[in-house]
Amino acid sequence: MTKVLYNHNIQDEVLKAKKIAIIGYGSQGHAHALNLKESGFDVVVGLRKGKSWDKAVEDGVQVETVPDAVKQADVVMVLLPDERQPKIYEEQIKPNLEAGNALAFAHGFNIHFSQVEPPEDVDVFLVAPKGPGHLVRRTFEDGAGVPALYGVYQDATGQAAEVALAYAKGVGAGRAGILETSFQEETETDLFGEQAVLCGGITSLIKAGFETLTEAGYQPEVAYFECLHETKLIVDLLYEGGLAGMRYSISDTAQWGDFVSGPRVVNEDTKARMKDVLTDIQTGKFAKDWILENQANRPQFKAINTKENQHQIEKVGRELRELMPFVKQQSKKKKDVVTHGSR
Ligand SMILES: NC(=O)C1=CN([C@@H]2O[C@H](COP(=O)(O)OP(=O)(O)OC[C@H]3O[C@@H](n4cnc5c(N)ncnc54)[C@H](OP(=O)(O)O)[C@@H]3O)[C@@H](O)[C@H]2O)C=CC1
Ligand SMILES: CC[C@](O)(C(C)=O)C(=O)O
Ligand SMILES: [Mg+2]
Ligand SMILES: [Mg+2]
Repeated sequence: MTKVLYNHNIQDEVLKAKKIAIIGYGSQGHAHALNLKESGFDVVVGLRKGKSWDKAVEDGVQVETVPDAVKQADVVMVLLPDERQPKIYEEQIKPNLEAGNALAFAHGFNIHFSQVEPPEDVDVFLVAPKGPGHLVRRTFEDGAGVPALYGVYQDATGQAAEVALAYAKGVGAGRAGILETSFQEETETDLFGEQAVLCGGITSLIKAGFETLTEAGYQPEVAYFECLHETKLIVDLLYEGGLAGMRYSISDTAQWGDFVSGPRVVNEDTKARMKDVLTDIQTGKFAKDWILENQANRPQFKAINTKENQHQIEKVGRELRELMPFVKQQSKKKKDVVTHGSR
């Protein structure tokens, strides 16, 4: 079995002596900055003036412009949107990096697809939490953690892996498990997971189920509870106990339906399409299309996003969630920004 590291396996003194700049204060940025700070590390956040700047100030972290934060830091973690990283790196980060600094990422996209080309005299590593930033923060506050991958692309100082592991421990990943990876493996598996299973796969499955029921004349509210709301409750059981743990809690009727009908919906054809998705990621086609989409100011992204937000499942869901205040309670309590559509 691959070696999984936990807090007791990791020495973090090497990072305690350094200053960490977190560039960006969105989903991952706020979680890394606050978790590291509360783990006893010296953190500065690099931003432009705006919404995130105001939130970081309100949260009590030191905030500077991106160039000033990079100048002060030994470790620079880039937590900007992937598509904006190359320009901001070239104009505001690279000119302020010094030999022996470390440049870090939470996703390997820009290094793996050569959109960011760092100087040879800095360390380059990734620490990629396997979970959404708001949950990286929430689980940390609850005394738990989200697992993370770490990987070294460039080791100029001979300390890159040690610093990366200390960083992963600081964000709370050592409570859940830390695994070594490469930039290639992290980038390709992360893109595949979010497209085929976690985000693209699950939203398409939910919508298809909802549409099948409503088109057959069933009430949209019933279809929403059946296909979307209950997904969380079933996924919680999967998270806690795997497939068998979930199947322990459901009826034998449901389990029999799971066995005989699940493979009618997700089958060898679906797997063949998943392999197509993986091929597009491995060949760089997905990355090229996404980069071009951004250069054209995101026409398809915006059009699809508008259409998705108008889907009947979203309309009925908004109405039903208003009547279940407890659903939003946790995120409100933790001051997460949860909006409709994109952040
Ligand atoms: N979202 C997630 O949970 C995960 C993300 N990742 C990776 O983490 C990285 C960050 O993603 P994510 O947290 O989703 O990003 P978000 O979109 O949530 O946050 C982006 C942050 O960057 C800031 N920003 C944007 N443009 C600029 C600019 N020109 N100058 C300064 N600051 C700017 C934004 O501030 P402002 O308010 O000013 O716009 C915001 O604080 C990506 O590499 C992503 O792949 C990895 C694992 C999971
Ligand atoms: C699943 C989506 C993700 O990869 C993540 C939260 O891990 C992302 O890029 O946001
Ligand atoms: Mg991910
Ligand atoms: Mg991702």
